[in-house]
Amino acid sequence: MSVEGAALGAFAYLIQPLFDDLFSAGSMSGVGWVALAISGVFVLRAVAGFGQRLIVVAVGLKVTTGLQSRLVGHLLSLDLGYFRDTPPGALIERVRGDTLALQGLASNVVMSLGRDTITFVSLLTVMFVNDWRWTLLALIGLPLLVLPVVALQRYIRTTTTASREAAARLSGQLDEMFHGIQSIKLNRLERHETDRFGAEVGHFLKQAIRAQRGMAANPAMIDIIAAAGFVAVLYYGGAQIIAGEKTVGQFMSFFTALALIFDPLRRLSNIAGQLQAGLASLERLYEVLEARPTILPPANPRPVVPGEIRFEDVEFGYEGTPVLRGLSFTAEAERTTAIVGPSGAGKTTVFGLLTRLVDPAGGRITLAGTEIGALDLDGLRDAIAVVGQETALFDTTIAGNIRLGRLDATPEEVRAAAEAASVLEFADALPLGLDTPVGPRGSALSGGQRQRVAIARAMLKAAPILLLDEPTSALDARSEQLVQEALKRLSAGRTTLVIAHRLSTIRDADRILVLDKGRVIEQGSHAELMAANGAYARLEALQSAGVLPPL
Ligand SMILES: Nc1ncnc2c1ncn2[C@@H]1O[C@H](COP(=O)(O)OP(=O)(O)OP(=O)(O)O)[C@@H](O)[C@H]1O
Repeated sequence: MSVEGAALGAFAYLIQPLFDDLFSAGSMSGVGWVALAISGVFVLRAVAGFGQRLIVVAVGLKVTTGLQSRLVGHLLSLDLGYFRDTPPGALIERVRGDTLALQGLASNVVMSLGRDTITFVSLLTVMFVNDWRWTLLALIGLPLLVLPVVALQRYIRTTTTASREAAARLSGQLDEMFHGIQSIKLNRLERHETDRFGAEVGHFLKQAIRAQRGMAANPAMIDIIAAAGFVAVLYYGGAQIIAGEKTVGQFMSFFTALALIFDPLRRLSNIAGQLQAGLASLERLYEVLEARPTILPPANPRPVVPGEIRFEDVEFGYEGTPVLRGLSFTAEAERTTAIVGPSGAGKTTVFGLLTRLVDPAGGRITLAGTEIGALDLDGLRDAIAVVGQETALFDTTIAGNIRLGRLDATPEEVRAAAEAASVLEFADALPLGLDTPVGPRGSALSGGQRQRVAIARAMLKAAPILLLDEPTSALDARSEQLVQEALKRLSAGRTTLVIAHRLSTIRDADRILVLDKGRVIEQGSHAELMAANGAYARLEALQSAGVLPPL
């Protein structure tokens, strides 16, 4: 850094003997020596600059990628609610865009601060040694810049923050768009979405240009001061040369240093602006790092013992809208309890509470007599296997997706789970079998195939508690029958809660809970509920007659 910075000072310094001693004396060998010295200075500068850039960029990249990993680790520890409130695109922009902005800034500032300060000082020394009056005259305007530069900082901070927010909205829109590509195509919304994106890009562009305008104003002001300095020295120094008080070599050496000093000065004046821009990104990263999960393991966690699940007067709501209103029920250990009820009754919410993705606002949820909030959180989630309505598959192979149920499972265990969930039925017909990639979010599989992979994953997990949310809704009649049999085998000896819209799939359940508006309005076995001739019996009659679609 210092070599690179000092090189320009040495270069400017060598100009004077070149003009005054060598040119006037006509010494060609002397010129050759100075040329050699100048070449040496530049080669040294090139080597030092290359090494410095490499080191600074490598360190910057290391810090940024480390920060990205830390951010992701932290994000994954946050509550589900955080992800509901912050769109995925905005989070991606923070993990990628904001850290990269910070990296650019760090590299620029470190390079500029080191190299440009040394260049500035060495050139200033050459100028002072040459003529301190000329130096003062050339740089007298600089203090005038202090106030405008300070005023600019606020502007840069606000505009950069707005531009980073606009970038996050852009990423959010792209994420939604590519996720919803099928709906876009089927509803012929390509044009509409392109226009919507265009409007957002336009907004981003406006903000980004405003931010750049602030950043570009600093060097522009330096240029104006530079011009004034040049003119003043030209007049004052020119007169001295004409009067014979100064030599052309002194003037050329000074002028070279003066011409070279404004470049590092421009970059140094930019640092404050860049810092403001970086702080805007840093602020957004801190917002993420400062977010704390509210669903935490207890200080002295109790070990998880499988057993009966009880909900006692459980209250829960989203942003003030109640979903569960005093929900009470018991799911007996090693038995199957079915939950039925109209859409929005709060059935899936029961699973969220049981797995502690959300915590209740009131009441108690116990497992084998212990409140689940007092249990070891990892142990609780290990004890539960969930097959949800939407299957989250990752862009790996079928086997890789099944193995997510238990990462240390052997290939034989994975294959056995695949067989039990009727995955082999379709996987064996594929050239790569279980090693077939499933595509992004499992897009290369059908809905029913994805569901079977999810069931295989739950089978591999072999947890004592099983939560099934409409596990066979995407299956055709034949696969459904196969999977139902597999689920029956799986749920034997496990505490199972199953949500179903088609009452025909849960007739064998040990107990059926009928949920409505966040409360249990009826419960019993299929036979008992039919005999009671209440809400369940009415729905059963309508569904079996085909009058009513499944609940
Ligand atoms: N993230 C959320 N933010 C706000 N409200 C929510 C959220 N998730 C669910 N709800 C609301 O909570 C209520 C219960 O939802 P839940 O998913 O438990 O119903 P459900 O009985 O499982 O319905 P379905 O049978 O349609 O799956 C619904 O009215 C829904 O609008």
